[in-house]
Amino acid sequence: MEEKKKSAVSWVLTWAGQKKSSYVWSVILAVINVVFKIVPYFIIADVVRMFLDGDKDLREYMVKALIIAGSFILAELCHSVSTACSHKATFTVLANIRKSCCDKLARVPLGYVKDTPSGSFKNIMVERIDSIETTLAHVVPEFTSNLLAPIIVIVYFFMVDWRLALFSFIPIVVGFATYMGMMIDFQENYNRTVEKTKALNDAAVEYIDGIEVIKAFGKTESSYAKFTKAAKENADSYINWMKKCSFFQAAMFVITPYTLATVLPIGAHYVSNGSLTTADFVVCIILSLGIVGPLLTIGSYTDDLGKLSTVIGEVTGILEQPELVRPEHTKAQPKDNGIKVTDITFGYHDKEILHGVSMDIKAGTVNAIVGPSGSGKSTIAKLIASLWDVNSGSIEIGGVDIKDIALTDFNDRLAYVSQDNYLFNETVRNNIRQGRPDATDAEVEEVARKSGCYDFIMNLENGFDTVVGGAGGHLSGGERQRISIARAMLKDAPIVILDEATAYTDPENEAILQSSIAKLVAGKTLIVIAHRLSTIKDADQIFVVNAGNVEAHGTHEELLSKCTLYRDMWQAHISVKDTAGDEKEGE
Ligand SMILES: Nc1ncnc2c1ncn2[C@@H]1O[C@H](COP(=O)(O)OP(=O)(O)OP(=O)(O)O)[C@@H](O)[C@H]1O
Repeated sequence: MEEKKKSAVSWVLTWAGQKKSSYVWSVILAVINVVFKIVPYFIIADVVRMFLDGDKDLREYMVKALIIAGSFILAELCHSVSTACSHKATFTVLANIRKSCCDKLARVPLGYVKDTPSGSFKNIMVERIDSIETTLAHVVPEFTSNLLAPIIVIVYFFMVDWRLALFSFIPIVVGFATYMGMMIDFQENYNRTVEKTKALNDAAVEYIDGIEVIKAFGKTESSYAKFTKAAKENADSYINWMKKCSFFQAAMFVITPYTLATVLPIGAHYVSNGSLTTADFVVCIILSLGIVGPLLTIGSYTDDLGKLSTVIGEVTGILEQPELVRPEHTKAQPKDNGIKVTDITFGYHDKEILHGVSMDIKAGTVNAIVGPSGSGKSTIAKLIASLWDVNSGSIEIGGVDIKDIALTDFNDRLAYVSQDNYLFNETVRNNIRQGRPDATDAEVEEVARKSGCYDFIMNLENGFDTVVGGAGGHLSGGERQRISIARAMLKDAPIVILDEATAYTDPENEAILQSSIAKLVAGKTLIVIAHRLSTIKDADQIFVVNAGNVEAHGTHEELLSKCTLYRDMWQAHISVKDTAGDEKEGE
């Protein structure tokens, strides 16, 4: 909560971690660089005075020229090392920002991640974070030197002739005031371009993700109309902004450097009325030219700093998302692996989906959740799996509220196979091994055998070393499903939730898969969500969910006699099976 008040600078320093000292060195070297940059101005002022005083000692001029050259070399050396230090710290900052975002996404409720287009996360975590690299790496050394150098020159300018120093400010102030015209709606314009870029990313990701559907429906131009529109709007947002900025920018770059517009005529007037020596006049001309360059560089950083704060705002927008409320350490150890769901209500957004669901699941039993499509079966499973938090009511494991169990302990206790069966674009072996990262190859192969996927894996091009493609795209739905079951089984957690785990399986393989699952989960607390009632009719307890409520529970026989909905579902299931059987026979 405290983090909410953090400024952009303190966020950057937090992310810099151990490399904070590199930023400190970068500033120290930038200050030394300024000193070496300033030295030539003092020497040139001296040279002008010597020359006008008629000093003809060539050796002295040579020494001064060498000191100036040495100063330039040392200034450049300090600048290079300072920039290297800040780059070192900056790359640590970028890596830590990305790591914090990944950590955070694993701790927020699933809903936040699912409700945000994946293109937006990708955009923030890759491109947007990349876009601040130059600013972060250069702003520390260059802002320091470009701010400090003109300040010292200005102080010296005031010492030589304070009146001309003041007059030299007129073009600078007018130039920067013009520039501010561009900054008035900077944030608004910048935010618009950020939004349009995100929309473009989302449209691109959606187009790629949906390419199979697009091809299947023979859509061409109309399918990428959303992308084309997003691309056009993105381009327009930049072009319009640039149009608005160009006048102010040009005006600033014309007016600001023209300090001579005041220094030359007014200085000449002072020389003619005897209040300024010719030598000091020449020095003032040099100084007035010297202050402008660094100030213009600082000016060019103002919009970079605006962009930096927007990107940090986007990142902290992710980092400050409320997390699932879980303690760091489990408050009390569950006495067993029984699950008690008490009067839970839940809605993904405003609409309530579950309206007071209660379930009592004994440790080591097989339980099924059945019900019509959309009745809330998967939602109950996801709440038990702690992917979301309930709105009211409680879920306990072994007598301990899951909100009092640390996420790591909870994850050790429960394995969840969702309907999505997401596989990473890695080898089959590594996908299964995600269930238990320290599992040996032999253990991975053993669990694959037990979950009935060994044979098809061995038939793949490179067996267990076959890369499965993005989201497991090189495999069939059923193959993906069996690998995700093997992955969950390798975890060997005492509570297993299978959401439609056999949905893709054909009737012949279904029996094999069911018996492998039965062996693998023996003695564990099992919750199965199934549409095919024949697969769960032997369960110890079946919960019939209808429109967000548990309508009845009991064994298959009990439900057949007391629950009309279950009876109807069973009848429908049996008749479908019969029809399928008849059709098979008739073939
Ligand atoms: N991420 C989500 N955001 C908003 N609403 C959702 C989300 N997921 C599910 N719902 C809605 O919640 C309700 C219950 O969905 P749920 O997936 O739990 O049903 P189900 O019984 O498992 O359905 P099925 O058997 O078809 O898988 C549905 O009306 C669904 O549209």
